[in-house]
Amino acid sequence: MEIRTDDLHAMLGGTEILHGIDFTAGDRSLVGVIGPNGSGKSTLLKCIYRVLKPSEGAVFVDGQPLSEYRVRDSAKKIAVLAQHNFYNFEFTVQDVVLMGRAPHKRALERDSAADFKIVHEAMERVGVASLRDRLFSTLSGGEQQRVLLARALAQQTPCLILDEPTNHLDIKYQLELLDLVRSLDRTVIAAIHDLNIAAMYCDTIFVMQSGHIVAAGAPRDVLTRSLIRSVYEVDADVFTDSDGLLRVLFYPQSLV
Ligand SMILES: Nc1ncnc2c1ncn2[C@@H]1O[C@H](COP(=O)(O)OP(=O)(O)OP(=O)(O)O)[C@@H](O)[C@H]1O
Repeated sequence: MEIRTDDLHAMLGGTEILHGIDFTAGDRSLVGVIGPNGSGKSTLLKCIYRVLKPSEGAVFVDGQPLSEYRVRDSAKKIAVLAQHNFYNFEFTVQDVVLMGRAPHKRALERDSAADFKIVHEAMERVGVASLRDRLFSTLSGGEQQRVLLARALAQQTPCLILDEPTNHLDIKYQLELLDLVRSLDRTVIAAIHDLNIAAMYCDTIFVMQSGHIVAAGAPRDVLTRSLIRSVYEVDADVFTDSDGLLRVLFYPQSLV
């Protein structure tokens, strides 16, 4: 599934935050959105997952304006692992993952054996099946993050949006999450802070700065020393290691 935005503008609190974003995530590609704090990554993703209405421009899903989809139908297309999920209620892990099945059901329709199978598989896939009966609110931040990924997987959508998905995860689970996401064969759009993770896993990277896209392309073409300097205001070396992986090495500001 292809996601595209055309001249997307968005306002928050009376201020324009996105100033005309042209963005494309090709079918089954893993697209990273990077940029400094406050550059507009989450705001762009929110327009795509429909929490925020653009003030101008539009989001297209396989060429059709997202605004023309019923909310329920777009929830069958796009699942989200958002940055801040505040759960004050007492649901078990399994209940939380079952919520991913909601767009596929009619109001008050009971969960079927097929739903439980999908939910179980999703929990197995992200390694939280053993937490099934635990209360979500009692889990660690990283465990909660994985449960929310399981919920998004259980939604069985062709597109997945991940807003800083590795937040709270230790390095093993960061790599596992990205490996898993890579293997899904779905369109994935992820806001990513870690430039090495973005370099290793993304097909395409869009770089945001002050509500604009300032660069886009393959990691090797985008993640240059000069771009990192101009966007993040830090010094870095970018090189290909002996395994052929693109690596970014940062220097403490005090040492340069
Ligand atoms: N409700 C709001 N009212 C006014 N400004 C807002 C509001 N929400 C967000 N902003 C501003 O919009 C800008 C973009 O925020 P956004 O969360 O999209 O950035 P981000 O790139 O995802 O940042 P981060 O890396 O810190 O998560 C920021 O300057 C933020 O302060």
